Amino acid sequence: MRVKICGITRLEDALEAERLGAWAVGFVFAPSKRRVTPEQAAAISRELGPFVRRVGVFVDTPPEEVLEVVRAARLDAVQLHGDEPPEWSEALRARLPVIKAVRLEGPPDPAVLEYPADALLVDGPRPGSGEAYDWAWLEPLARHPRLIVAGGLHPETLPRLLRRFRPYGVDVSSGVEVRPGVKDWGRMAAFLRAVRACG
Ligand SMILES: O=C(O)c1ccccc1NCC(=O)[C@H](O)[C@H](O)COP(=O)(O)O
Repeated sequence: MRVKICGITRLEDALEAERLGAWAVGFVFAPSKRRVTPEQAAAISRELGPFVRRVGVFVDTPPEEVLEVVRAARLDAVQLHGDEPPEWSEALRARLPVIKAVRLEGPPDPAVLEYPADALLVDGPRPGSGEAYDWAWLEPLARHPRLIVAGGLHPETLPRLLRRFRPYGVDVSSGVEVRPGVKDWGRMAAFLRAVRACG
């Protein structure tokens, strides 16, 4: 089980996520209370060790612009969180892994399983809001070999999700924060402990 801590804006939070055993940290480059510049992300990226993945979150940004940020911020993977055409993902996949994020406002269209990407991230209706959704909507997507579940997760609800589904990974932002962009280290630790406890 892999954990991504998203919405990182501070070096100390990134280092703590790494120390606690997170597989990845996420930087939001789209309009958000957690938005960072490529320079801010680069300053954090260069202090992290080799085994933690730096993921950039983008919304409807053309591939050439995404790749400029990838270079500047030293990213290892990108997460496409908007309505990007499949060709944009294909163009990016030639250079680095792509995670396609889908917002769930109801039962998903199974066509999302066909989107060309290296992993599928299922998020709540308003990304980064901490808003949850009906987990029954995940059922048709559960067969995806690299399903990442996000959206309103927190240490208290995670065990129930993990008993029901065995996703490739989970992603959290609000559920481990003091306020947007500032992580709560105790809650990050509890989140990672909950994942380990579920094997
Ligand atoms: O976090 C944001 O503000 C954001 C804004 C625009 C696009 C994506 C954004 N977040 C990216 C994410 O990976 C997930 O939405 C997040 O980890 C799940 O959020 P939460 O429900 O707050 O745990």
